[in-house]
Amino acid sequence: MARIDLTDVGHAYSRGDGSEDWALKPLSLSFDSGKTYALVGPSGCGKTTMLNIISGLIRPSQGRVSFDGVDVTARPTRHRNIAQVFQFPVIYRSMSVRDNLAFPLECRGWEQPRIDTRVGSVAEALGLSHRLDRAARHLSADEKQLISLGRGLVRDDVAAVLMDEPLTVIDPQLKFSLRRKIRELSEQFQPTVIYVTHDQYEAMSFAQEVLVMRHGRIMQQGTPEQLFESPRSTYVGYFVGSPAMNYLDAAWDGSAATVAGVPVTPAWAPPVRAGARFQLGIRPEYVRLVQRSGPNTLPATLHSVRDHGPTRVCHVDIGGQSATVKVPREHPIPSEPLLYLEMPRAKVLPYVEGELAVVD
Ligand SMILES: Nc1ncnc2c1ncn2[C@@H]1O[C@H](COP(=O)(O)OP(=O)(O)OP(=O)(O)O)[C@@H](O)[C@H]1O
Repeated sequence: MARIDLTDVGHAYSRGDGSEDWALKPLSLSFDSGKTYALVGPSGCGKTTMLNIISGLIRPSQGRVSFDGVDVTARPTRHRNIAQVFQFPVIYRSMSVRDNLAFPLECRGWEQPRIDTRVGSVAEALGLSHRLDRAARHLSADEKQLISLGRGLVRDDVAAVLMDEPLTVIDPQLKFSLRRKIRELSEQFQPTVIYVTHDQYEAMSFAQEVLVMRHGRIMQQGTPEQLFESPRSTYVGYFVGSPAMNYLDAAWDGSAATVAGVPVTPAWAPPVRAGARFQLGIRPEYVRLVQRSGPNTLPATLHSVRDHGPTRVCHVDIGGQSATVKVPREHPIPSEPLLYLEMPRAKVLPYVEGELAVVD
């Protein structure tokens, strides 16, 4: 498995009228060997363009791509030694499951006993051991996609496994187990995986590192925990988490913050420029519904409660601003519409003009 470095890589597709649009703004970043990454963001943010630059399907307008320090920018896909898994299964329909998995290894001249061992362990991890002798065309869509994944992971000599929305065609009920299988396989075989998805839940539950993209830029790269605990922008706070992070317009007088005239102390004192938009962000999971006023509590009105099984989501109004509170099922919800929201100071993050305020 390889370390992949993008150095000052950017890409602009030419439009018919001769103008150009940067689908990927120039950036430099590295993917460490043996780690799992997810590229996540809304449609059109440049995820597939970045993946295709890494695979060699697109030659970037500028910059350098290297695998383990070797410049591969000019190499076509077939000379990059990567495995790819696409939205739709790519399998040999007339071959058995075993032959589908073995084929990439035979092409590389592996000895038969080594092929048998490797195919056996990948099939076992995929839960396909009992299907090895079936013709692939008789399998369900999910099982076919499992084979595509298996073919991606069966070779231990690939530089990276690149996956572009591999669960799109999968039945929603099976997505969960398939996602778990991909994660188990990644832990077992430790390939460098770059996984494209528009689904933040998929990204957060699968990858060790998540890159959140917008308009051809990386807005933040970090572990799922880092993205959840300290989103660097309101964009990331809204995009990651369900429901999204709460952002409340606030005032800052140089030493203290207020929301709708009520004091709230954030985790740290932010530098706020005069006239800049100042907001306090807190995850719905960290807000507590309480009966009476106290330090860092805001009076609120309860509007509605949505049941999400193990949790309930309360929609509240704070002086004309909406917010959500996630309440574990076993916690009571006050019957009175007027209540207080307690915001633990360490979880109240200050944002200036949409960016997490950092202290120099
Ligand atoms: N072949 C192309 N020619 C011109 N523009 C393109 C081409 N492919 C992509 N684009 C544009 O580049 C931008 C980024 O597209 P890209 O497919 O990389 O985004 P994405 O995040 O993968 O989106 P999606 O999830 O919808 O595939 C979009 O504005 C898209 O319209």
